[in-house]
Amino acid sequence: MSHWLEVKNLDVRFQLGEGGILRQSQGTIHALSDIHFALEQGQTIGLIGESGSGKSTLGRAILHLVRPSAGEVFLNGMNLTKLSEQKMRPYRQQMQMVFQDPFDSMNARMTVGQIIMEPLLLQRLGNSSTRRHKAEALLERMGLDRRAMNRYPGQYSGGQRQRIAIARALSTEPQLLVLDEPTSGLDVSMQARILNLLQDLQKEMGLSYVFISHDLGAVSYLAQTIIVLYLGRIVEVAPTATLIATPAHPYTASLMDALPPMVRQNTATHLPMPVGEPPSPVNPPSGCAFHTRCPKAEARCSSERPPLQDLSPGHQVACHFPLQVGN
Ligand SMILES: Nc1ncnc2c1ncn2[C@@H]1O[C@H](COP(=O)(O)OP(=O)(O)OP(=O)(O)O)[C@@H](O)[C@H]1O
Repeated sequence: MSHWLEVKNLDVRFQLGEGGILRQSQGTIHALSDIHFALEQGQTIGLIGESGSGKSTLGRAILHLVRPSAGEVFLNGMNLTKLSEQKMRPYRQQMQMVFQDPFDSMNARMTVGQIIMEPLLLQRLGNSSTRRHKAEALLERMGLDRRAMNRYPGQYSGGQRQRIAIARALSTEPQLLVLDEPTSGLDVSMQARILNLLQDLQKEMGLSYVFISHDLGAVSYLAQTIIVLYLGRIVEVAPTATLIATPAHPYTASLMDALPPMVRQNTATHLPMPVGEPPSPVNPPSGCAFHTRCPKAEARCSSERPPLQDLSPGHQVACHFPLQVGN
């Protein structure tokens, strides 16, 4: 049986020194290696990991905004990685992205109405009257006044701008939203309101979410399954409750340190946050890439990369010495 969204053995490499901001550097960034997972309709998968672990690159690769160097992305059984830009167009309509701090991704000189209607114009969907009606209805659903249509994003707060960004993403009636840190930078009460709004929209519209965050608390609120990434590789994947209660990878257990105490009290295992910055993805450490920061590392970890292996149904870990409950 095919899954609704399926990512198979995905690798993304960036070559340095071929132009762009990193022109001075040489080498290959191993942004993602051997990523695989499936997502069903109406479900949420969470991607967590420190800065540079490859979360945004994975979101962008799913949406065909980054070309993988290997592997495939299937939507409803269709291999998107094989499609030309023209054949990809109807699938673009079905998949949209919401970014952190939407102000950066919004043209401050466009009105809110123009911003929400822009994807419809780009996809040549509807006429000016239907586009306007749709934008007004979406604004109302987001709890914003229709008068916002003629105002500018700079006139709104961070939380309101995030609602505008969600309305924009929903304008093409997508089935999948890649939410890239949608609540970062917002205060705690606004974060909770945006998470509740996303949850309601998911139920109403049967949306599927890929929820990207470094905040395990926010991810665990929406996601049924969580993938933990470290230097571009999956180190652990599990149903949310299992991951929180029994993290098996020492890196996952260290992320528990950042959870709010109420959530963390259900956690059997947690370790202190790893010291220092993650190593460079240009020359990732040999063996298990986490061994240089792992409090549990042994000699084998620096020479042999641990495969992702099953612990229980839906729970996999890439560690030679996975933590046991109570460790
Ligand atoms: N266009 C690009 N060109 C070169 N390197 C890139 C490019 N995009 C991402 N990278 C590199 O790929 C790696 C993964 O980056 P990515 O942004 O996916 O991580 P992330 O987990 O989303 O981090 P953050 O939480 O900071 O957004 C990083 O080392 C980053 O510098």
